[in-house]
Amino acid sequence: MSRPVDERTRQLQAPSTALVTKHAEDPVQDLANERKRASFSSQELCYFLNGGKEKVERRAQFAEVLSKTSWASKEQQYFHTREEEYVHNLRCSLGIWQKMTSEKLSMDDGLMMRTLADSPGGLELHIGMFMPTIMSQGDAEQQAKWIPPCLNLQIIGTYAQTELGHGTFVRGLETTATYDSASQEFILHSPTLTSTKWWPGGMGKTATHAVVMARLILGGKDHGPHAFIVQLRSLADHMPMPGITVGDIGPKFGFGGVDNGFMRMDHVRIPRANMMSRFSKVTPEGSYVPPPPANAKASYATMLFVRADIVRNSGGVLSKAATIAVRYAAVRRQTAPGPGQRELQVLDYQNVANTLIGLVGSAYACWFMGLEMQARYQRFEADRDKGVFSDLPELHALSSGLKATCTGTTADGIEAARRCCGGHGYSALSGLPRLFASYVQNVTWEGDNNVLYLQTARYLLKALAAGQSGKPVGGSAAYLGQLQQELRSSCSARGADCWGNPALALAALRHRAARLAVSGAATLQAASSGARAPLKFEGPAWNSSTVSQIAMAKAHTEMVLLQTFMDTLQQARDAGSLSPPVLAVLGRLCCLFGLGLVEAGSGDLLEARWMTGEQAAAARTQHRALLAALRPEAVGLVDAFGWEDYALNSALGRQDGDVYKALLDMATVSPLNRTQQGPAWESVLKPVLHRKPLPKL
Ligand SMILES: CCCCCCCCCCCCCCCCCCCCCC(=O)SCCNC(=O)CCNC(=O)[C@H](O)C(C)(C)COP(=O)(O)OP(=O)(O)OC[C@H]1O[C@@H](n2cnc3c(N)ncnc32)[C@H](O)[C@@H]1OP(=O)(O)O
Ligand SMILES: Cc1cc2nc3c(=O)[nH]c(=O)nc-3n(C[C@H](O)[C@H](O)[C@H](O)COP(=O)(O)OP(=O)(O)OC[C@H]3O[C@@H](n4cnc5c(N)ncnc54)[C@H](O)[C@@H]3O)c2cc1C
Repeated sequence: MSRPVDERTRQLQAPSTALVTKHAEDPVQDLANERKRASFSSQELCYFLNGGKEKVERRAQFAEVLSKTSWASKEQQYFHTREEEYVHNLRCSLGIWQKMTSEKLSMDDGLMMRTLADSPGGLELHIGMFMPTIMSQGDAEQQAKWIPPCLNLQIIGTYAQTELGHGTFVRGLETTATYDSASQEFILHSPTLTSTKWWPGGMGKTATHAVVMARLILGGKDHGPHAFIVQLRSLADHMPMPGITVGDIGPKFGFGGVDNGFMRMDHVRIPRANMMSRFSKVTPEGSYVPPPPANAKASYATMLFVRADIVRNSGGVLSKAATIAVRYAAVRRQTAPGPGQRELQVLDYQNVANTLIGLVGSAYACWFMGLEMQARYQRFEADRDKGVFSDLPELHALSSGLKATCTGTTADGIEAARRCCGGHGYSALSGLPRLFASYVQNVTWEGDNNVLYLQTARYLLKALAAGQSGKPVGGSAAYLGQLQQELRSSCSARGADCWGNPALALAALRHRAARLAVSGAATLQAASSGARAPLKFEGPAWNSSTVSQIAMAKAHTEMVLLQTFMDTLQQARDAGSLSPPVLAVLGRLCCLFGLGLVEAGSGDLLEARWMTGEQAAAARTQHRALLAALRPEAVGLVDAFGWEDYALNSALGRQDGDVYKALLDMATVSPLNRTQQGPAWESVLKPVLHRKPLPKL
């Protein structure tokens, strides 16, 4: 969809290209030099991170093909209007889908192409929530009926849970599904303004169907929210079905390619078979068959799946931001240290290195956490299919808290990376503003981060109470089952070198998490007028202790992140799947990541007297030493993520470092540059400038 550039503009571009070539030699050379400085093979690490050589090569092939395919082109990505972005991204998702079907490609391939094209559109919720809900909450018959047309794109679905009045508080949803036993139908209705469905992705203009979360009403009795499939639009002409009012909710902070929508229903009738019936059912006569107690929260399973996926995705997104900013900081030169000397690469300033190499560490931590979270979710699915739900509470607590920590880290990290790129980071052509705007909603959707931390806190407080009453505590909260031992522990560091072992940072984070759990419980108890039990997770006492509860949950998840980073390296060491140089550099990065968390949480550790001021200072000394040791590895570490230029679409993050030429080249396709005079000349500028006779200048 590239726009024509007028002839004058084309001519003017030619000499500028020649100019750029002269100045571009330095950045290109700088990046090449940086690659030589790394002590390890970034290719070996790339294969490890991305599931092997074959997958990396396959992804590169897809990137090559997509970059040359019109529906996946990114040439205009930063210049689209909202309407163009919507159409382009939808075309792109459909293109990927059709390519998958016609070439019989796997879902893994589809996921790869979706990640590379990075053009979220009207199909996101169809793939991400509509089909998963049918798969996890529909019975065998419902799956057989709905999944084939979904896969053939004969219907396109979305997930309609949130309403104008309620997103967080699912139990407060107002939409009703009242059963009419005479016709064996449910009557779906939006009884109030605030019951209007609001936000579902793809609902605005794309979806034909939706999974609608509505209160099940049987014989006047309210059984709370359940999932129903409702047809929104005619399959013949895409017009709204009778009783349905539907549309786009308007412009957002970013994510313009997705048509988030609103929808109201006026007594819309659907067959009984459209209620998702794997766990709870309604008989033809209108009796309710509840889910077995073990699966009481089964209807929340889709949220679990998506939260696990959000954790997986966070490392990928943060690694993109880190790649762009590290490569740019390695070629950007600013301020000569002395007369006649070359200006320094900005990555050589400790403050820049601290931010960026810190982000690289966080990106690796989130990446490894994402792989582990996916594996855990898959184990849960296998158990669930056998009727085993014992891991659900731990998985819910972990996926909630980690969704919050990983998305918070990633959203803040993209902005920190952008700031490290100075003025050019503010240009859309850097890729960072769009990355931020289309990512930051992850801290809100699929459960606001604070609300999700409170779910983790609830689990931890229950684990603490269980441990205190002598019951066994397993899983990630096992340390709360040995509370006294944990509270008696103290820092063993004798100098900065001791902090070079990440096990010490892990001990610090575990102690901090335990202390914060105790203080969270004490705050709640104090607010409950000293009553210890039963624990109540709503009401005034709970509400006046949520700052402590959130701090506790965040500390727990930070400990889990470091533990997972360390476990991943240990497993690779045991399996011999990484060479010593790669293990050495990742070991230092892991330690740096842990020490960054210790430094950020040092107030809690000093307050708890777990460590002394001298030990805290020694941790800082070790952190700065690691920063200096990792500085030459920075470009190698981001290269290892394996992002192709097509995936990044960034003038600053290019693999060859030719950033200034790229900025100029990309700017020339701006629609404002289509003519020399610009779009305002005739109608706006000329009348003003020509009001009086032309001045003699
Ligand atoms: C292109 C081609 C491609 C090719 C192919 C490529 C293939 C690609 C394939 C991959 C593509 C992927 C793409 C993804 C994109 C998706 C985008 C996402 C968009 C986001 C959408 C949304 O944004 S969609 C709405 C989400 N909206 C929420 O997220 C509401 C939050 N609000 C709550 O989530 C609850 O409302 C809240 C607060 C818990 C309280 O709920 P409540 O009051 O009922 O519950 P209580 O707090 O009372 O808790 C009572 C007991 O339930 C337990 N429990 C609670 N939740 C539980 C749960 N989930 N699981 C288990 N247990 C749970 C709890 O632990 C307690 O347990 P216990 O009693 O034992 O302690
Ligand atoms: C881009 C985008 C896409 C979305 N897509 C979909 C979709 O496809 N389908 C869908 O159904 N929904 C979708 N949503 C909705 C999303 O899931 C909700 O916005 C989200 O769950 C937060 O709920 P809320 O908006 O009601 O926030 P609120 O609950 O109103 O939150 C406001 C503030 O109150 C705080 N708060 C609220 N409750 C509590 C509590 N109990 N304890 C402590 N603090 C609390 C929160 O921390 C927050 O700071 C989407 C949202 C966005 C932004």
